[in-house]
Order: sequence, then C-alpha cells, then structure tokens
Amino acid sequence: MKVSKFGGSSLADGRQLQRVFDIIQADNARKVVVVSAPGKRFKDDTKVTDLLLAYAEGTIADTDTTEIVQTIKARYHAIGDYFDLPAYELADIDEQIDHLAKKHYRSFDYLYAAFAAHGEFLNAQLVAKVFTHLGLPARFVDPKEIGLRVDDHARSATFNPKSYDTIAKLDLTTSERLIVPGFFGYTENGDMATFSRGGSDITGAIMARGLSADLYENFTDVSAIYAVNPNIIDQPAAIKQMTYDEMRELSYAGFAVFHDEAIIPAIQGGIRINIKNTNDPDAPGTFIVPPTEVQQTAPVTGIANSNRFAALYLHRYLLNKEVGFTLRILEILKRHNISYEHMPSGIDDLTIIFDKTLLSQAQIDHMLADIAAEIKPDTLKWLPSYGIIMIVGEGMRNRIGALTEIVAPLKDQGISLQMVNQGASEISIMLGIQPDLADQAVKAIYHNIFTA
Ligand SMILES: Nc1ncnc2c1ncn2[C@@H]1O[C@H](COP(=O)(O)OP(=O)(O)O)[C@@H](O)[C@H]1O
Ligand SMILES: N[C@@H](CC(=O)OP(=O)(O)O)C(=O)O
Repeated sequence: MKVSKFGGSSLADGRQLQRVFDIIQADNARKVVVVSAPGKRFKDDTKVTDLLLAYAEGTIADTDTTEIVQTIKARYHAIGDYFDLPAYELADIDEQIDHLAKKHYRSFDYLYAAFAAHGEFLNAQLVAKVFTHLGLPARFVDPKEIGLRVDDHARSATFNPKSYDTIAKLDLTTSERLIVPGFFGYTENGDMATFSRGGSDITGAIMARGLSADLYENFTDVSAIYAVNPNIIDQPAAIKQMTYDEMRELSYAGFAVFHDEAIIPAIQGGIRINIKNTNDPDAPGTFIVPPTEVQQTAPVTGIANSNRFAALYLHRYLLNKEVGFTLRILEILKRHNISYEHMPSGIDDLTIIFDKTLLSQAQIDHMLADIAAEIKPDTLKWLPSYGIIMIVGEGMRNRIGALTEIVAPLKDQGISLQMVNQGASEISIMLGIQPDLADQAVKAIYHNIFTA
C-alpha cells in the first residue's frame, strides 16, 4: 500500500487534478491520497492558503470580505466545473467558506489556523467528490475521524505520536480511495491547528508511518530533487537517491520541495519516500531511504541555502571566563518565547542565529532591549538577514580535505565567510555568508563540485 501526497501545484486547477486522477487510477496500491490546498496556477498567482489568510485578516479587522470570498469560491468552482460536478456539491463548499467567518474561535491564532486549514479541508472534500463522479469511489477522511492530534501551537503545531494507534485502525479493506487533507490536525480541545507552511508533507509522512505504507509518494512539480535549487542554477544535477539525514539537512537549509519535519515519521517508521512529478509521472524521481540502501560515491549530495535566517551578534571581553553567561542569554530568549537555531561562539563573541519566520518584530525588540540592559555587551548588533549555505553529503563523513575543496572557489569570487560550522553534523558543513552573496557562492561551490 502506498500513501500518495499531492502538493498545491499538482492541484492548482482542473487540468492538474485530471493528472492526479490518472495517477491514482493507474495503481490500486495508491490507496491513501493526501492533498494540499490548490496552489499557484502560474508564477504570480496566489495560493488558496494565502487567499484564506487574507480572508481571516479581513474577518478580524471587520472589513468587507465579499471580494476575497468570491475569489476563494471561484478557485473551487473552477475545479468542480472542469469535471461538470453537480452544482449542489459546490454549494456545500460555498456554505463552509461563508460559515468560517461566523464561527467562534479561542484566539486570533486559532482563527487564522482554522481559515488556513480549510484550504486542505475543502479541497479533500472536493477531490473525493470529483473522483467518485469520475467513477473511482473515494471517501473524504477528516483527520478528526482518525484521531490526528496535535499540540497547542495553533499555526506551527507538533504532531502527537499517540495518534499513530488510531490512524492504524483506518479501514483499508474497502474499495474506496481515502482522501485525507494535509497540513492540519486537531488539538485536545477539538480546534484545528496547522503545521508550519508547507506542512502537508508532514501529514503524508504521518499517514505513511501510521499505516505502515510500503512507500510514501510525494508528488510535486519537479521530476527530481536537484543537487541545488533549480531557481538558482538552470538544470542542475538530479539526485537519484539520498538518505533521510541528507534530506533533513537539505530541506532545513532551503530545499523547499520537502518539509524538513516530514522526514521524522519516515525515519521512525523506516518508510521509503519517493519524490515524483505529477506532470511527468513515469520519471523515477528521487528516493529518500535508510543509509544502508545508498551506495555513496560522491562526497557531496546537495547544496542548499535559505533566506529565512536572521542573527544577533554580541561582543564582550572575557565572555569565555564568565560562568552562566550563555544561560542568562537563553533565559532572556525563553522569557520572550524565542527559540534559536544555532549559536557559534568565539572567546569574546557570540552569534545567535534565528529562523525569522518564527519571530515577530515585538519579540525581537524586547529581546534586544533586555540583552542590552542585562548583559551589557560592548557590541550588540541585529542582522535582519543572515545567509546560510549548507553543503550536505554522507560521503563527507571522515573525508579529509572536504572543507578546502568546498570553500576554494569562494576565494576566486572574493567572497568572505562569516562563519564555518563543521563537525556538529558529520554529514554537513554550514557556512554563514552575507545574504546578498549567497546565490553567487552557491553557484561557485556547485560548479566546482559538480561540473568542474
Ligand atoms: N533542490 C531542489 N530540487 C527541486 N526543487 C526545489 C529544490 N529547491 C527548491 N525547489 C523548489 O521546490 C518546488 C516544489 O515545492 P513546492 O512548491 O512546495 O511544491 P508543491 O506545490 O508540490 O508542494 C519546486 O518547484 C522548486 O522550485
Ligand atoms: N497549503 C499549505 C500546506 C502545503 O503543504 O502546501 P503546498 O503543498 O502547496 O506546499 C501551504 O501553502 O503552506
């Protein structure tokens, strides 16, 4: 049995959904289908999730939402109409969109989460209706029905592993395809809470592990995961196979094609993952597998970079001598509910790197004010953008000279490094770099390793 997840780009309109239908119909093992909300149909289009977030904002501000509601309904109607779905089926979806603004929510965060989750919630209902209408029996499965529980972080929830027991009870013996909405689960109180953006990949992985699937297929709009983001380099080398750990590091550092948290259920359940292209389903795609299955030849598998990091730089003489210094800084972070990503340090200075998508301006301001007042550093700087490049490969384990080879081309480009972190993970090297030079550095490193 396979769990097949389709991303927003694969479900953006009726033509794409027809392709998804053909893929599912072609293989009876594709029993459980996890769907995202309709994504972008063209480059400057807006994802339904973002339309719903705008609708949430308008609802909170009590402004006129007529136009945004019409736009959201039109996205679902366009898909239904492509398949001549009866009008009453779409009226049901319209009603749920209208009803969203009338419900009571525990907080604004839960309001945002419920609106955003409806992108997937409604799309899964629509996909089940379309499949059935086309003659392939399909049933919408609400995550509530299978006990898909998450914690109380309304918009960046963490999955509760106890849910695996209830998910495992899902009846797979019926003739229907089971259509599960991605991206959200329910809290103990019964509220909808979403994973972080791109989180339908996580639902797919949870379902695959809970049901002990033979394969987790993740359908997207590229025929493979490439050694570097194809938006930076034209037609980069495709990766045929990589290990779970390689994928985790690469997706964390910028390979947006697969959510970094989605690897974890797959690792724990030993589930193989196959990234495939909805528009080119016969291409083998990329397999993400346990390390024992990969024959490593090249030292580097992929190079990722991301613009989602920010950093705090702090300098104070004799910082190395002071017992409890780092603890005091971490206490300030805790007070403002801030988590950090990395903390490289020297004898008199410290850099703390953050994921800025998880921070509000108010949190940053309060944290900096408290550090200035309580730690009294000689220098305290906030770097609103901090470039990170991650070079990843199981083949780098214990390989002498890997770092030299990686950084050599940067010298020719006149690019200096702000930070090098090697050794924390044996399979990756992390470089801190001026953010506007990151793409140039990635290109230079890639060409030196893959095309020289
Ligand atoms: N190394 C990479 N290999 C392939 N795609 C990548 C890579 N890094 C970033 N991407 C981007 O990820 C996109 C697919 O992810 P996403 O937009 O989340 O798809 P989906 O709509 O299927 O969820 C690709 O179109 C590509 O632009
Ligand atoms: N629709 C959600 C969740 C998701 O995974 O979407 P996609 O498969 O389009 O990346 C988002 O936009 O974040």
